Amino acid sequence: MDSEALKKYSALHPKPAGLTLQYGTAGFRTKAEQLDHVMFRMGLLAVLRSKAVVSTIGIMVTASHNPEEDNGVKLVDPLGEMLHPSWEEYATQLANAEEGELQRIITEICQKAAVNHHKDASVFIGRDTRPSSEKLSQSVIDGISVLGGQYHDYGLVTTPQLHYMVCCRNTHGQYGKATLEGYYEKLSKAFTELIKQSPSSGESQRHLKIDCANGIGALKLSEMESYFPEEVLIHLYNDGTKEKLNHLCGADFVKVHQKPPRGLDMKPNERCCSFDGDADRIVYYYKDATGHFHLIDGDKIATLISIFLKELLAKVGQTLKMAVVQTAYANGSSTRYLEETLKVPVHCVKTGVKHLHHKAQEFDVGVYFEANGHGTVLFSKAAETKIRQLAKEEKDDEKREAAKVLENMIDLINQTVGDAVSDMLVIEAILALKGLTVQQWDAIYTDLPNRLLKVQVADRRVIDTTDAERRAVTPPGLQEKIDALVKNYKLSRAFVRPSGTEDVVRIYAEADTQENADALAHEVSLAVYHLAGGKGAPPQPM
Ligand SMILES: CC(=O)N[C@H]1[C@@H](OP(=O)(O)O)O[C@H](CO)[C@@H](O)[C@@H]1O
Ligand SMILES: [Mg+2]
Repeated sequence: MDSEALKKYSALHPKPAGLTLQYGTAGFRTKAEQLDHVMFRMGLLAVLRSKAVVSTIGIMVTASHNPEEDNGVKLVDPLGEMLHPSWEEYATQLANAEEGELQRIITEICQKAAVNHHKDASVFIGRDTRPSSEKLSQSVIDGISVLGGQYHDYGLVTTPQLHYMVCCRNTHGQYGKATLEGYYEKLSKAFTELIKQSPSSGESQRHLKIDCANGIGALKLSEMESYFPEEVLIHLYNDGTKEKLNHLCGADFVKVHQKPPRGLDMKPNERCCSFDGDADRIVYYYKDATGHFHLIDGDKIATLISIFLKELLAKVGQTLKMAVVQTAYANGSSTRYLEETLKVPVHCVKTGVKHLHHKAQEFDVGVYFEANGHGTVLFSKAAETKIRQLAKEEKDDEKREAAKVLENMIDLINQTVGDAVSDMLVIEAILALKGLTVQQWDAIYTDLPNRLLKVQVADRRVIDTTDAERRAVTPPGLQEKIDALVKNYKLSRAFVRPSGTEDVVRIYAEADTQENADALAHEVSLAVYHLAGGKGAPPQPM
């Protein structure tokens, strides 16, 4: 390592004095102007990681659904997964090192992680459409270059597209071609094959309105449109030409506020969906004839996909083990439907995609979704091999056809990470094949009314949780208080946890009516405020 060069270049990306940041649930995320040094240093870290695992590593510059002024960065591991937890710690150390300590910290990481300096390093870079992203990705490149790494800059891509590229590269093309064209071709071919067999529905069923959150999704969907079969009639809104990224629109806004985004005119019973700012989340919704808004969130997406896959797996007659992975935020009705009606095992894990992904890998077919619309399906290698073999060789027509559908689902699904474009095509294909309208999908089960709130406290780390974050262990008395409050309502449930992406404590409550869910959420937020060091004025009822 050329220490002089490191010193010189690092000085061009100085760390603001006193600033400490944490590699959280989704990498580093904060105001864009505080991130230049972090980007440079994550360029350094990506080189080390690449040398340590002798594979291409990805770096995505994005702050997803956060405001346009923010930005962030996350690293992508060789098969397109999130950065390994042991390296999150190194990322945090490197980001927070003072200028004079940088060299030492790098040496320490190299020792601890057995980085082989003789190996080549290769990094793929992508960025979202934020005004700050281009300059920040240039800082990433500076970091990569100073340690002698090779890089390929994909420029503007969705987060899942970058994950896909990294996986393609490290599987030497087995997963697909590591180009945007390769991505578009793979997905649209699988989709076209799938919907060939769908009963022809009227034209009105083919329209889909998409709120692109004024982000990257709009750009990439426009690029992809020429690959789609003509049955697909998508209409893009909030394409970023007029309004600000994520402002009053996008999947997070729609999910949190349970209302339609601005900038999308919705007629009764029209099928609509929203992407988030980096297009790794999607939620659907529609307005009924009385004007009432219906949200179809990640839980209902997981349910639709599970119903479809379960039927196919039964048809191919293999004993492949399927399970659904959720977090505590999953609506109680969804868990109950999956377990009791569909009879699919459900597992609850901690918030954050990496936890869901990890758990889903334990099954032949692992469906995972966060309620907010981030999710995908993982097929084990064994399951995939079996399905592809049946699709080719099976003599029984019905079994072979079912296997072919599964095979195309495998190709359509981005198995590296939740992907709004891929998920949307999966959903559209399932609705078309099953001849389901958005209302029929919504009616599979009825969501329990729920409310998500946040409370500011002096130090959110005073709250420690257990049981996949469903119970608070500290501060003393808090869980007992929550238990007592929950008892006052029917079909109720509530939990609190410190956010991994914002300086807040999140409160979730559900109950038999919206009024009760709101009241319970409010009472729990007061308990947090009083027992966990609330900041500012006490939370007000809604
Ligand atoms: C309740 C909620 O939606 N939490 C989100 C949010 O995490 P928090 O740790 O709750 O801030 O951001 C994560 C990253 O995008 C996402 O994985 C997660 O689902
Ligand atoms: Mg996102």
